[in-house]
Amino acid sequence: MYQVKEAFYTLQGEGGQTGRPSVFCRFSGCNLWSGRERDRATAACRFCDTDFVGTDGQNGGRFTDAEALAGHLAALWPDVGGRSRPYVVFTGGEPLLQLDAPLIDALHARHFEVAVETNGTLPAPAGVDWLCVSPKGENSLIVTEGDELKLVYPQPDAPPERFADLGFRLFFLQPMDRTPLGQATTTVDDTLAYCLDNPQWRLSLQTHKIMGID
Ligand SMILES: C[S@@+](CC[C@H](N)C(=O)[O-])C[C@H]1O[C@@H](n2cnc3c(N)ncnc32)[C@H](O)[C@@H]1O
Ligand SMILES: Nc1nc2[nH]cc(C(=O)O)c2c(=O)[nH]1
Ligand code: SF4
Ligand SMILES: [Mg+2]
Repeated sequence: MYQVKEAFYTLQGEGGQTGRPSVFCRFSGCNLWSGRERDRATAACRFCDTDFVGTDGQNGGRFTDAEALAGHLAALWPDVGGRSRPYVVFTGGEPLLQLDAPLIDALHARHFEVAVETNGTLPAPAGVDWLCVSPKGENSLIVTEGDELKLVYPQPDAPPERFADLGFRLFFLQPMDRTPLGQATTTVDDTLAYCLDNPQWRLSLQTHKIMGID
C-alpha cells in the first residue's frame, strides 16, 4: 500500500534538472518530522516548507500496488509524441519510506525516468535514475553518493564543508525559505556569497515559488 499526499504535473523547480517538465508524486509522511506544527520546534528537521500529512491533496490517495500507482502517475504525463522521455519525481515527505523496486520497475516499463528527492537518511532502492540528497542538520547520512547534493543553507548544524567530499556529481546550496517558520523570506545574499567563495557549489533557487506554481 502506497500513501500519496498529492501528485501533479509541473516543472522541476530546483537543482540540476530545473525547468524540466515532471510528474511529481508527493508521498505522505516523513521520518524527521510528524508534519504537525506543534511538533516542529522539537523535530529532527525544523524548516520544512511542505504539507505531507494525509492523502487528501490533488490526485492523492491510497494505492494498493505498484501497477495502480504507476498507472495513476503515467496518466498525468501529456499524451504527445516527440523526443522527450517522461520524467517522474518522487518526493514527500520522505519518499524512501515508501518507494520500492516494484514501483520503479513499473514506471520504467512505462518509459519513465525516475528521480528522487530524499533527506538521505534511509537506503535507496536500486534503479533510481536521478538521485538528489538534501541533508538535514546532524541527522546521519546513509546515502553518500548520487547525482546531486542539494543543501538548504544556512544550517548551522550542517555546514557545506561536511559534504564537499562526498560522491555527488553536482553540489548545490539552496537558500532556506523561512516563511514556514513565520520569519521574513530569506535573502539569497549569504548563499551566493558562499558559492562565489567556494566554486564547487552552485546556487539552486526554488523557481516554482518565484513563478507561483506548484
Ligand atoms: C519537502 S522536501 C521532501 C524530500 C525529502 N524529505 C528531503 O528533505 O529532501 C523537498 C526539498 O525541499 C527542500 N526544502 C524543504 N524545506 C525548505 C525550505 N524551508 N527552504 C528551502 N528548501 C526547503 C528540501 O531540502 C528538499 O530538497
Ligand atoms: N515545482 C516544484 N519543484 C520541486 N522540486 C522539489 C520539490 C519538492 O517539494 O520536493 C518541488 C515542488 O514541490 N515543486
Ligand atoms: S526531511 Fe524533507 S519532508 Fe521531512 S521534514 Fe525535512 S524537508 Fe520536510
Ligand atoms: Mg517543495
